[in-house]
Amino acid sequence: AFVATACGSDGDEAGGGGADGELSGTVTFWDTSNETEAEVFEAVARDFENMHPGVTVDYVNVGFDDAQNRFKNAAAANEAPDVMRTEVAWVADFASLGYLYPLDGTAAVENQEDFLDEAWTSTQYEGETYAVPQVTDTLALFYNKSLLTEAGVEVPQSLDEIEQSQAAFEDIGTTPLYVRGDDPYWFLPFLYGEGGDMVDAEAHEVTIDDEAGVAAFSRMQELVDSGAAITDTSDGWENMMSAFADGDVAMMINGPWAIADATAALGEDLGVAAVPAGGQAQAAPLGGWDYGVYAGTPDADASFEFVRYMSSAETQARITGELSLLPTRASVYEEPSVAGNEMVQFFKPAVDVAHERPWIPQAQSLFEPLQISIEAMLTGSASPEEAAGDTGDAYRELLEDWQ
Ligand SMILES: C[C@H]1O[C@H](O[C@H]2[C@H](O)[C@@H](O)[C@@H](O[C@H]3[C@H](O)[C@@H](O)[C@@H](O[C@H]4[C@H](O)[C@@H](O)[C@@H](O)O[C@@H]4CO)O[C@@H]3CO)O[C@@H]2CO)[C@H](O)[C@H](O)[C@@H]1N[C@H]1C[C@@H](CO)[C@H](O)[C@@H](O)[C@@H]1O
Repeated sequence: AFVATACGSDGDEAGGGGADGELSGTVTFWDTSNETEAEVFEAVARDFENMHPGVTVDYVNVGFDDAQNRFKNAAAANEAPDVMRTEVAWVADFASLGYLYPLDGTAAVENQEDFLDEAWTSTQYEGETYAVPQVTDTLALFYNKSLLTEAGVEVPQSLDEIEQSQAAFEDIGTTPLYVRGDDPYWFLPFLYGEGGDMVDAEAHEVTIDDEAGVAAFSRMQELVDSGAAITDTSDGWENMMSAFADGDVAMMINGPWAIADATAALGEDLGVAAVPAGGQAQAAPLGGWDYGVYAGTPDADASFEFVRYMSSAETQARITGELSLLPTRASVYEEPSVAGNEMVQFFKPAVDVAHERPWIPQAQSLFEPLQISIEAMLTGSASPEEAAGDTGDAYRELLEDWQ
C-alpha cells in the first residue's frame, strides 16, 4: 500500500505547486459517468485546464462496470489516475488499501460544512477524509405521463397497484414497468419494500435471506411472471432506456443520471415519483459519487485544486443546470436555477429519506453475489427461496463470523 507523501508547508515537496503558487503538472482524471454526462464533466475539466496554463488535464472516461477493479489494479502498479470518480461504496474499499490520499487540511476540501451529511458520510474512513462529494442520488419511478393518461392509470404508489394496472396498459399495447434484472442496485427498492436489508451492520448479521429477503425475491419474480414487468439479465441499461423511450413500457425505475436522456426522449411527458412501496414499506437506496485523489499522485497541489474546483458550489450548480444531477452542497440548493429545477425539487426530498447502506469496506462486495442470485432466479434456475438462501450463504463467506 502507498503512504501518501507528506506535503510540505508551501506544497513544493508534493510537487504541483510552483514558487509563485501557480500550479503545474498533469492531472489524470478517470471519470465513470455515462455518455451524456461525460460531455459536461469533460467540458468542466477543460475549463479548469484553461484556468491553469501550467496544468495539463488528461480526461479519461472509464466504464462504470469495471472501474473499481481497474483503479485497484492501476494503484497496485502505481499507475493510478491522480483523481478518480469514486462511487460512494468504493471509498472505504480504496482507503482500506491505502490507495487514497487523506485530504483533511488540504486545498481539496473547501467549505466542508456546506456538504450534505448523507454525502459527507461516504468520504470518511476510520475518522479521516478520503474523498470529496460530487453528486448524491437515489432511485425513483420515471413514468410516461401520456401513456398513464391514455390507460386511465394514476401514478402507482405500490407494486400491487402496478400489477393491478397491467390490463389497462395491455389495452393500449404496452407494459407497465421495466425491472432491471442485470444490476443488483435495482433490487434494493424491492428488498426495502418488504422491510428487509442486505445485512444488519450493527448486529453483524446477514439478513438478505430472512423472511423479508425471500419476500423481495418473490415479489420481483411475480412482477415478471404476471406480465406487469419486462426485464433482462444483460444489457439492462440500454434495453430499459430504449423500452421507456419507445413506449414499450410506461414506467421504469432509475436515477438522476438518466434524467437527461429520458428528457431528450419524452420531453414534457416525463414524470418522476417515489419508487413504489412493497408489502411492508417504501424506500429507495442512497447512491452517489465522490472525487478521490490517488495516494501516490506526483502533483498533489494540482490534484487538490482540481478536486476543489470540480466540487465547488459554482461547478455543482453548472452540472445541475446541464444534467439535473443532485448537488452535494446545501448552498447550491439555494441557487434560483437549482431551486427552480423540477427534477431537483423531486429528488432532493427523496434523497433526504433514502436508505443508507453500511459504509463498511465489504459493502461494495455484497452486490455481486446478489447479481448472480437474481440472474439465477430470473432465468428459472433458482426459486426465490434458493436465490435468497444462496445470497445469504455467499455473504457469510464474505463476512467471516457474521451470523
Ligand atoms: C457489481 C457492483 O456492485 C457494487 O456497485 C454498486 C454500488 O456500490 C452502488 O452504490 C450502486 O451504484 C449505483 C450508483 O450509486 C449510482 O450513482 C448509479 O451509477 C451510475 C452513475 O450515476 C452514472 O454517472 C454512470 O456512471 O452510470 C452508473 C451506473 O448506472 O447507479 C449505480 C448502479 O448501477 O449499485 C452498484 C451495483 O450495480 C460495487 O461497488 C462494484 O461496482 C461492483 N462492480 C464490480 C465489482 C468487482 C469486484 O471488485 C467485480 O470484479 C466486477 O466484475 C464488478 O462489476
